[in-house]
Amino acid sequence: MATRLDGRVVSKKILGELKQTVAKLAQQDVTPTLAVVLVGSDPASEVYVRNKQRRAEEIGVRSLMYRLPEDTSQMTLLAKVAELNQDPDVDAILVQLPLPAGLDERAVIDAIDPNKDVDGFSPVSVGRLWTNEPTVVASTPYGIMALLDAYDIDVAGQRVVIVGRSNIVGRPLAGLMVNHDATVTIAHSKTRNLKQLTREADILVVAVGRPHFIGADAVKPGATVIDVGISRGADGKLHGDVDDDTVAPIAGALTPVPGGVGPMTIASLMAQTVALAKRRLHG
Ligand SMILES: Nc1nc2c(c(=O)[nH]1)N[C@@H](CN(C=O)c1ccc(C(=O)N[C@@H](CCC(=O)O)C(=O)O)cc1)CN2
Ligand SMILES: [Mg+2]
Repeated sequence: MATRLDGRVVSKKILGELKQTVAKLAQQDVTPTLAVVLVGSDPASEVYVRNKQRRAEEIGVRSLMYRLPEDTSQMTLLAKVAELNQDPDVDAILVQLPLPAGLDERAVIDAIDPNKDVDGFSPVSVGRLWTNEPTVVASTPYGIMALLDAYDIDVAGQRVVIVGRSNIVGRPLAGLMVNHDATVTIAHSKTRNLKQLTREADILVVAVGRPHFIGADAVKPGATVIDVGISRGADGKLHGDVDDDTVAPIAGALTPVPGGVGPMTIASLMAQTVALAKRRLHG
């Protein structure tokens, strides 16, 4: 049976360490401050944003919440971003995605000051990632690397297959994996012979948002399987992209959904908020 890569346990430990770091920063009059912008009321986004605020509060990070109505104009949203860019008390800015239809996501991301872009989505951050320079990186990929590290799963020299090429998960994770000496393939909806490819993976990461998309026949026995997908089924329960009933008996290690990658994403967001705040001390 696969080792369960428990994101709840690992994230709790990381958050505990961050709490101590934040307490030390307070002695130097620095309170890490995260500004979260939520446009509209997508129910999943509401949950994620609430969890972010909760975790921030637990560790002493100040979180400023800006709720804008569903029909917010591009101009209003850009003005809010510009205001936060200018605010010297704000270390980190996050615009919750997806944005309501009609808003230009790329233009909004591009408007965030790269020095406050805690999601690592700005072109500057992405460029730094792919040139292997120190940078903020997207929270989910950062969290996946931290989870693997916590279980001493070394990616160097390993064959990594990432299914999904999003800007939030697949692409930045590929950059991080390459920077850690993994051999990486990104697969997507146009990939031919997907199963043949995924069966070659020592580490298989699935981020497509299709419940139970990957079954045991797509996994090499003993492989590490990272399930990034979260879908709510008709039964009201959360499901990953991996069919855990059939994959758990053959995989070497597997993340549960919920309780795997999700909690790591939020802990990583906090870690990078604190890292941005530390720049106030060092410039
Ligand atoms: N600006 C951003 N938008 C989005 C990001 C992001 O990193 N930055 N990622 C996702 C959503 N996301 C964070 O925003 C996120 C998703 C899931 C979880 C999580 O903890 N999931 C739990 C289950 C929670 C539940 O009950 O639904 C788990 O897997 O255990 C945290 C953050 C898209 N948008
Ligand atoms: Mg399931």
